[in-house]
Amino acid sequence: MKLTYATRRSALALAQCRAFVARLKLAHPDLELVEEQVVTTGDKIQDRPLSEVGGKGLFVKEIEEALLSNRADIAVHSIKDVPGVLPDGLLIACIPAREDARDVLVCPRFGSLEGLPKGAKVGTSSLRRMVNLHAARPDLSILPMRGNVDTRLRKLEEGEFDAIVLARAGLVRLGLENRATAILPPEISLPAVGQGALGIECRADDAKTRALLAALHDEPTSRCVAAERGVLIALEGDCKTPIAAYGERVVSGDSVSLHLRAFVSDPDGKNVRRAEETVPWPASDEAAQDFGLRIGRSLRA
Ligand SMILES: NCc1[nH]cc(CCC(=O)O)c1CC(=O)O
Repeated sequence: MKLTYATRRSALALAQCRAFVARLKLAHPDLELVEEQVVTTGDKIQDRPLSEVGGKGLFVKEIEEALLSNRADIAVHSIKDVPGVLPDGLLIACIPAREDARDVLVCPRFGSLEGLPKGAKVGTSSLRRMVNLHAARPDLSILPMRGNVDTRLRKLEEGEFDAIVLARAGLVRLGLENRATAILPPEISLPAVGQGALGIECRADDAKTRALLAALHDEPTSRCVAAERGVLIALEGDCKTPIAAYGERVVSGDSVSLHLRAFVSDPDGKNVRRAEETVPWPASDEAAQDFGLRIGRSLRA
């Protein structure tokens, strides 16, 4: 059987989709895998913060069009880039085991957040990261910075910034995790919905492909991400709303539970509302999403 996978052309997109399809090939050695590269709106607009461009799913729209028109059969996304509600006819059929969900600081000169001098320039265009940084270090100067991971590392090296904040998962997948100089724990930088996890999207009516993908699905990751995406859906988040949500599986003795932390704030980063709750491990992704929806609604109220 032949399977075509759609991917963006950034170094991270290529690295993570090729690593995923290599695992898929190990699980199903007879599969013939074909790569279809797609340029998305998010890739084309590199000069403005996405929060200004507006709209949802700027890194996935053209890829979803390739799936719906049968030019591709699967898409490997960073699930953090995928809006809460998918187009009719598509679904996330597989969520593989999560990579590290945490943010990191890349700061060759000063190392850690505490080590940064007053007024140091930190580059990020993520509203969520701005809220996190501002809460921990209101004295820092946070400046917009866009571009792929490689572009951002280059801008840091060129001296425009003293530090940048990135997802550890992206660096790991690029083999660049040694660039991180400090890990920012969730207490300092609550991760984005789905950060560190992939989501493999396909046509809902493509039963063959769904069955192939099932081999690489990770239920614990899927439950946590479903809860986080519940928060996203309840808040109808677009790129203009700072939202964070992080679910974790917690085992204590015989009991397994899901611990969810989330925040939302106004677009300007003011009025941050936080929520945190632990429930018994949900029996299904739907139950996990309902939990996230409830937390999200409590934040909206
Ligand atoms: N915003 C772009 C993006 N989308 C996914 C990742 C990293 C990988 C992941 O979170 O799974 C990144 C880069 C970053 O935030 O540093």
